[in-house]
Amino acid sequence: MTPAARTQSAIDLLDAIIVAARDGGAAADTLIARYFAARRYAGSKDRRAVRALVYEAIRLLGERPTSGRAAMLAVAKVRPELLETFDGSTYGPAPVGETEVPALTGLAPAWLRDALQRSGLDKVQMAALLDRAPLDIRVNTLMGTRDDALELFEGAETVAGAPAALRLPADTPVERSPAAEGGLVEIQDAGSQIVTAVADARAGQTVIDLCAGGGGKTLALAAAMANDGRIIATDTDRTRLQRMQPRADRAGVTIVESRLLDPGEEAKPLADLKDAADIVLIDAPCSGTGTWRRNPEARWRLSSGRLERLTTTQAMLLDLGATLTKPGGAITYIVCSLLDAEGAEQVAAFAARHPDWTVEAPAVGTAHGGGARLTPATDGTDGFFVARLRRPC
Ligand SMILES: C[S@@+](CC[C@H](N)C(=O)[O-])C[C@H]1O[C@@H](n2cnc3c(N)ncnc32)[C@H](O)[C@@H]1O
Repeated sequence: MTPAARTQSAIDLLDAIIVAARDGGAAADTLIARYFAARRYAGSKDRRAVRALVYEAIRLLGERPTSGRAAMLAVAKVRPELLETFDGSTYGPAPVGETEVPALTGLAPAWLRDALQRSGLDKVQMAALLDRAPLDIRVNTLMGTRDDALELFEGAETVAGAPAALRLPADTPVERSPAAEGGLVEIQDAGSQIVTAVADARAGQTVIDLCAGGGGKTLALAAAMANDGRIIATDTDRTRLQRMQPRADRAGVTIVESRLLDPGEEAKPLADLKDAADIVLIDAPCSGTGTWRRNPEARWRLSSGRLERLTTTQAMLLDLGATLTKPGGAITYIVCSLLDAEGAEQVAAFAARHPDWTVEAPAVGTAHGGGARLTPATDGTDGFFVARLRRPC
């Protein structure tokens, strides 16, 4: 592909990503994979270059732009050499018109920036939300030790506060490694490991992982429990939940049973577990403001209406979790967001609805609003809010 054709490909992809972000469609990574699956002629260098252009535009633009072309013109404004690729050649973009306006650059839409600021994030912390994320893995202690894994990955480093985590050089091919295929390691952000450990799951306990998704935290819980006890992993997304079993098989985890929930009827398949759980982990669906490093296009998807729907679901899940927790047991509530509406305010509202429960401050990250917060700037991890809520005995 010529440089101009690469720019045009990035524009086409950005157009698709903009529509998907507006309409709740597929993620940027999925759209990029589909695009190149249909264009086998593009070599690996072309794919890498186009992908880099697309993500450069997404990172640069806080607001969803009106078009892929306006987005690429914004990139060209900070990298003028790119303007030369708007050359009108057969596969390239048309020359830039005199009245054409590039998309506005910025961190996030104004309402969202304001909400982050009101949630206590300063400029440095906000800017770090868009840093490059490191590549972290969790060593599955059911299969081996961190030292075993340290020897297998060149350049691996330990991560403070996350005893099963290793940080690897960015281009390490983890997923194709024998260690991953054999279940010794899984890709998982160190922050994710730290907040899961707040649950303090132990061997022999009954644990409900209410929003288990593909099982990232479920498997970490199972390892903490030495694969002894019972984990009920639930989610409303069948596809995500189905990804768990092969991962559990690889990891040597045998204590997980999964249950699919119906949105709006979540309590029904859990009726037998009323007052039964030592621990309920709620890794709630959220805006993902803490994971913009990996998923910068999330800024283009979030609206105040969507945030309101998320906070309603989070409160519902907390109340459901309360019915499943046994006396003396605890809920660990996690969101990968730094908005108080999804963290501190959820905890305060839960405490008001359940005045007999205790809000316990987790000993990780920085204390914030009854819970604790991890941020990319302060902790070098994805951004998280975590709180532990204990039912009286
Ligand atoms: C942050 S993700 C969970 C990630 C997962 N725990 C992990 O560590 O890989 C949130 C999950 O909540 C699920 N979810 C959304 N609405 C739900 C609901 N009403 N009840 C249960 N799960 C829900 C989503 O399908 C999604 O998998």
